[in-house]
Amino acid sequence: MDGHDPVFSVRGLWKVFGPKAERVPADPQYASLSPAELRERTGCTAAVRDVSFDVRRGEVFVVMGLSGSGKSTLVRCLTRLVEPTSGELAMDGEDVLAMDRTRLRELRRHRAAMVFQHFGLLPHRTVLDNVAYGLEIQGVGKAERRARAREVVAKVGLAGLEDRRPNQLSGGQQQRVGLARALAADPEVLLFDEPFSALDPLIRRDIQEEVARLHREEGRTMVFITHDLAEALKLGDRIALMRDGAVVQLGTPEEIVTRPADDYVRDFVRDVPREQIVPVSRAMRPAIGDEARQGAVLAPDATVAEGIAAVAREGVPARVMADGELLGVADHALLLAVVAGLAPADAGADSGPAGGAAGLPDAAGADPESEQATDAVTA
Ligand SMILES: Nc1ncnc2c1ncn2[C@@H]1O[C@H](COP(=O)(O)OP(=O)(O)OP(=O)(O)O)[C@@H](O)[C@H]1O
Repeated sequence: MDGHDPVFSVRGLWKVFGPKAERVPADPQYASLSPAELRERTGCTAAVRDVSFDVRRGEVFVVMGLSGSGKSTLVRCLTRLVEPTSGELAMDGEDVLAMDRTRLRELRRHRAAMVFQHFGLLPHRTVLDNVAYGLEIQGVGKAERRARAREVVAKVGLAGLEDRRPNQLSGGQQQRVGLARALAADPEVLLFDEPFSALDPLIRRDIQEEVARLHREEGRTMVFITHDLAEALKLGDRIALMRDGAVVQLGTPEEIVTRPADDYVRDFVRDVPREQIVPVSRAMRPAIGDEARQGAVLAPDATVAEGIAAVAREGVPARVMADGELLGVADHALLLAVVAGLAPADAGADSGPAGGAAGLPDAAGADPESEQATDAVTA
């Protein structure tokens, strides 16, 4: 991932619906109004309000927020399925707002494919032909498109079902066909608009895992809309949390959960079990004496929940190791401090003679990534 070479770069983006929409971003008098006041004074809705962020190459970028917060409008603006009212928007450094129709069509077909909640499958076509359809409109020859379609159908776990029609598939399987169709074009970015919200919870978990696996295997950049916090935390490398058209916080799941930007975000994440989000590397201290030679071994990105299980099982602090090197140990006090929502430095005196977490990255950590992550916040 390279923060200096974003896939999408968005600056000061607005989408206003309503009469004479352009006047709203242009006039600070309107731009600063609350949604209700704006509607009353102008008849306009600012669905996206002065939003800036980068989508980094290879990341899963989640856009999260309650219904009506502007998620779909924002993501549709990225490929101009919705025309932005003002602002700047680039993909791979190219000005998207300056693209002509042909270039835009190419962008949508080849570079940024959308997976919709309603899969839009063609009912009279087989799974294979539905997947090949995107390639057909790209002008790919029949033999090649069927071969490629067969490959992606297998990739999303539908091998053997190539000849079925959509009405012979479950909702989850239909969603996989929609996913395969988007993948068949081998786009640089996949954009997902609440793709799983119509699925029942078990199928939903399956397909979430499928997407996570695909991402691990291919490293393709993904932008994912959801109103479901658990889904956002599970899939997102970074999450942009929207409210009333603005991004109120942009950060990693850990940052959003441990350092909410305001009371709104705090309220949103209040019930999230921190131990399942925070990595054990946030609950470490230097090893003392025998600790370097005993105890369970965990990777730095293991969760605090896994750390707790390891310490409970072994009865001694767990060792956090990467590439054979000991990074530190996690003891019960430091691990429980995460559960209790305390900074590691507050973890109490029984963390050993080294005085707890002295010298360790604290919960408000100085992670260089996180500095960048907050760059793009628009309040
Ligand atoms: N075509 C439109 N004309 C007028 N207002 C619109 C239009 N599309 C969206 N809006 C308004 O813009 C705001 C943001 O809508 P949007 O659909 O982007 O939100 P969302 O977060 O994706 O919601 P949901 O989760 O319900 O899909 C809402 O107030 C909505 O009513």
